[in-house]
Amino acid sequence: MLRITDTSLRDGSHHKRHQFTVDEVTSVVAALDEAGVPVIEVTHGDGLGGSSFTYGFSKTPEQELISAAVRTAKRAKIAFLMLPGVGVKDDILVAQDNGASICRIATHCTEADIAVQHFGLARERGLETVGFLMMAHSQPPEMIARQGRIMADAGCQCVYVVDSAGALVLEQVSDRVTALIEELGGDAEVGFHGHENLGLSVANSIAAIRAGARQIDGSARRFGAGAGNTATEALVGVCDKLGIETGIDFFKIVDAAEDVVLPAMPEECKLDRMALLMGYAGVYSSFLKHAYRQAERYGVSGAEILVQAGKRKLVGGQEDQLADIAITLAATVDG
Ligand SMILES: C[C@H](O)CC(=O)C(=O)O
Ligand SMILES: [Mn+2]
Repeated sequence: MLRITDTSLRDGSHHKRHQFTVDEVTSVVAALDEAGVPVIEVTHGDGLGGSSFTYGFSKTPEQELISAAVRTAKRAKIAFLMLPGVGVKDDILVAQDNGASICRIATHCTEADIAVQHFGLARERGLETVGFLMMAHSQPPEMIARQGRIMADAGCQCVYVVDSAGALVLEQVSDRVTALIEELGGDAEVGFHGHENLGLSVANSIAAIRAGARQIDGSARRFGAGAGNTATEALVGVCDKLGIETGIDFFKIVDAAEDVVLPAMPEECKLDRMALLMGYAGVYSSFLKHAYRQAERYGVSGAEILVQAGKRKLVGGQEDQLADIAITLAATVDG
C-alpha cells in the first residue's frame, strides 16, 4: 500500500507564518485521522527549532503542538521534521518524549552528510526515519542517488526527492526516483514531496509512484509553502481511480480538507504570479512569505526579489539574503 504523509500542519506552517494554535492542530489531526491518513507531520515549517528571527516565531511552541497531535490521533503516527543546525539532537529526544514516532531529517540535496549523527541517534532511540533531499531540481539524478546513499548508510529508512521549489517536471521526478531506487537497492524506500508552483504536484506524485516511490507527501487543501503542496484529497482521488491503494477514504478526506483544514488557513494557497515564478526560476517555496515581507518593507517588487533569489541559487537558511536583495533593489530604484 502507498503511504501518504499529510504535511499540512508542518509545510502549512510556512503559509500561516507559523501561527498554529493547539485547537487548530487538534481539529485537523482528528479529521485527517478519521479519514485514515496514516502519518501526520507537525512542526514549525522549518522544523524543530525553527521558531526564530530568521524563520519567524511560532505562536505556540511546536512541542506543545506535537503533544496535542499525539493526544488526538487514534491511528495516525505523528511525524516531525528537523533540519540539522536549525534543530539540535535534544529536540529530537523531546519530540519523541512527546509521543512522535517518525523523525524526518531534511538537508539541502548536496549536504546529506550533515545529518549522519541525527539519523544515527533517531534509529538508536527506535524512531522511524525519513530523509529529505531538498531542492532536488538543482542536482542531476546521479547526485541525488549519491546523497541518498549517505542518508541510507546513516540509518535513513526512506529517502525523499523533495521538490522544494515545485520546479521538477514529470520525467525529472521519475529520473531522480529511479536513480535513488537503483542506488539504494532495497536498503531504504524512496518518497516524493511535491509543490504546486508549476501546477504539477499530483502528476509529479503519480510519476514518482510509477517509478517506484512508496511514500508520498500531501497537504490537505494544498496547505503549504509557495502554491502549496500536493493536495492530499486530490492525490487520494487520483490514486483510487488508478487502483493505487492508500487506505484513505476519499469522501472523508474531501470533507476534512474543506470543513476543517480550510478554516485553519489564512487564505487558499494560490497558483499566482509569485508562485509560478518560483517554480519557473527554481526558488525555495518557503521564501514566498519572506519575499512579500521584504518587498513591503523596502518598497520593491516581490517578484523581482524571487527572480534574483533564483539567480543567486539561494537555498533554505539563506532567508536573510532576501533582505539583502530587497535593499539592493531599493538602492537601484532610488539611485
Ligand atoms: C524546511 C522545508 O520547508 C522542507 C520542505 O518542505 C521543502 O523543502 O519543500
Ligand atoms: Mn515543502
